[in-house]
Amino acid sequence: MLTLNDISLDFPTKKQVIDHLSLALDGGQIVGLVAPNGTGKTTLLRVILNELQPKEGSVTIDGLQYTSQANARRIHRKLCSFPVQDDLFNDLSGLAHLRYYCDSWGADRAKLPALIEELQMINYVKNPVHTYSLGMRQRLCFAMVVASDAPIMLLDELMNGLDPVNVELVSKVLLRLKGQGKLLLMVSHLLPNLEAYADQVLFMQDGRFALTVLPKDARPQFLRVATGVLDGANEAKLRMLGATEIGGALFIDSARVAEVAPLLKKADGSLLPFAIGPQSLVDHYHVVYGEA
Ligand SMILES: Nc1ncnc2c1ncn2[C@@H]1O[C@H](COP(=O)(O)OP(=O)(O)OP(=O)(O)O)[C@@H](O)[C@H]1O
Repeated sequence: MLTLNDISLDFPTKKQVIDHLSLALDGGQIVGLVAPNGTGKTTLLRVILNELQPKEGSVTIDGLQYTSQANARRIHRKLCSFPVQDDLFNDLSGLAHLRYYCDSWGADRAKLPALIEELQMINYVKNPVHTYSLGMRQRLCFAMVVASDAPIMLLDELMNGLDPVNVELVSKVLLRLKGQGKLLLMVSHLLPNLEAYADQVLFMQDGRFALTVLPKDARPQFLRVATGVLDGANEAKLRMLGATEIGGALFIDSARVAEVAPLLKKADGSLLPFAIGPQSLVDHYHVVYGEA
């Protein structure tokens, strides 16, 4: 559905923002794009949208490339990106914005009432946008993308400014869209939220994907002990047993619990605090990008 073929892009002030990057994504999935600020996530989405042209490589969407105006128009019917709040028209209502997106992508206006209800916008959708709070605007921007009904949705920092209830509301809609076969490419810094529903999470570094994590995969369970709570000798033994340090904690395969447990005993025989679980996206983030 969406293929990036060996793409590279430089800015005059920053080289290799994207460096020979390739990717192939099918519909029916939620894909997270994660990296620290200024890495190139938005730049990559702008390449997909043809707002920036790579110096090498190409984008293919359903077999089409940006080789002519006619192709660009066809591709743009298949793609919808999350509008920035500055793109909203303050004097128009939310409903007018939704109708505009529906019509621009040739979607069915009859689906709008259900969407407005689903995103709990009934009470304000007919009011002008200048009366909306930050979170209400953000929900409207999301509803506009959903209203487009495009098969590929590019969602840059969609969850910004949403309270926990609205994060949950929006997440449910994302899962519904995924069930309809849409490809949802999400730039997000909200890792626990991505962890809950993304099918794969791509960690970007130095213009490439340094790591791909499949959050729902059966992952090995690790025993996690905070560093600094063990006495120095036992911490060294734990490292000898193969523990790795990630984000201020030592991780060791939980299959080694019999060897590890004696090292966790305090002088009174009680155990130091530890937890067992898979590595989280936050742990992976620290592995790829290091500590703050
Ligand atoms: N139009 C531009 N001209 C020059 N440099 C740019 C341009 N757009 C982005 N950059 C630079 O490219 C790098 C990547 O920017 P980008 O906005 O893609 O990062 P990001 O990963 O989306 O960051 P954030 O999480 O802060 O949104 C940054 O160093 C930025 O300064």
